Amino acid sequence: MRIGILGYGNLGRGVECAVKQNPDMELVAVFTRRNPETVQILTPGVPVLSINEAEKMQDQIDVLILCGGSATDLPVQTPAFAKYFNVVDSFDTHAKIPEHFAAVDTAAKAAGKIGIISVGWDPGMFSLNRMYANAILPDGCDYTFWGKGVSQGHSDAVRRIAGVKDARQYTIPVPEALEAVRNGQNPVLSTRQKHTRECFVVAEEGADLARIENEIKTMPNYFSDYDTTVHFISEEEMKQNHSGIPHGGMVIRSGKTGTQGENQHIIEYSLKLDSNPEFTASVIVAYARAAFRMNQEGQTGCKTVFDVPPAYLSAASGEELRKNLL
Ligand SMILES: NC(=O)C1=CN([C@@H]2O[C@H](COP(=O)(O)OP(=O)(O)OC[C@H]3O[C@@H](n4cnc5c(N)ncnc54)[C@H](OP(=O)(O)O)[C@@H]3O)[C@@H](O)[C@H]2O)C=CC1
Ligand SMILES: N[C@@H](C[C@H]1CC(C(=O)O)=NO1)C(=O)O
Repeated sequence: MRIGILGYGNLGRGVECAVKQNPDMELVAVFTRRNPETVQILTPGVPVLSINEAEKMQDQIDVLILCGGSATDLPVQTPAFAKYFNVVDSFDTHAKIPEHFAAVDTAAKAAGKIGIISVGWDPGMFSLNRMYANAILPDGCDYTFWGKGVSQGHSDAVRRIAGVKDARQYTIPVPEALEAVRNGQNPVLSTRQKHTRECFVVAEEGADLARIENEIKTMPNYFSDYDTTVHFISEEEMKQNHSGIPHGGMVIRSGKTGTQGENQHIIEYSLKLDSNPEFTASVIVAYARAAFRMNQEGQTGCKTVFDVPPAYLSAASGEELRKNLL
């Protein structure tokens, strides 16, 4: 399979690494909005090209993986490139997934292509596990906790604010909430009662710090529903204290069965990630394999992780899967 990467940041670099781990794939090109000569990638011999060159390569790429930011890049880029390629993205502005799905579906169907959106871990693997748990235990309640770790989506959203030079956002689960859930108390928790958010920001020289802090704290879909703290730091402090992008979290569902609901069951799916972007990229690359296969079968339009048969993610044949993993 011939892979293209569009947008080269943390996630783009992660996809480049993930492709190397999949012998059935090769990286054909990386596309960027910046001057290609200023973008250094890891794979010698793979061209870095302007985003404007991508359309010309539609016959040389089987799946284009979109690694832009969800806040402002993917809403434009995914529908735009679904006109020419099978695409996969990691779009994670949950409230806007329905409109993103509709835009990608229109473009992909018209072009006879497939677009799998919102791939990663949340949305993505956590979405799948929430869905499995709800289907299996309809009488119950579920919880999602993230962190403590660096949310790439929230960090990207802060970096898009005028006057911000760099940013990292840590998501922190509220200990009391996590404990109550773990104790099986089935608490009713608001968004604000489950997590707090902490931002470390490098501002441009002379930027209005009060305005930046206010824009962060009031940002809909990202921060407005959370208690958020903002720290302004130097570039040196950012490099020294916040260079990693670890993360993780869990999906927990407690459900009841039996004649009177007398038996309780707990389903838990958890992740502990040294590198949020590299893990996310590994999920995306597996779904790129599925996108290619589904399109080869004649499927088109927009899909989510709910629509992809699990076996399509694997490089192993059906026989190998039945023999080794069933
Ligand atoms: N579903 C999920 O579970 C997850 C989803 N995500 C999503 O992935 C998105 C991308 O995250 P991430 O890769 O960390 O974001 P980055 O900020 O690293 O990259 C986003 C884009 O910014 C541009 N860029 C990168 N570095 C620079 C630079 N030094 N100067 C100028 N522009 C730059 C690149 O585009 P270009 O090359 O065109 O300039 C890149 O595609 C997030 O917004 C999030 O929504 C992330 C993790 C999990
Ligand atoms: N999409 C998230 C992945 C997880 C992490 C997260 C959060 O910390 O709010 N929400 O979902 C990311 O961009 O890292």
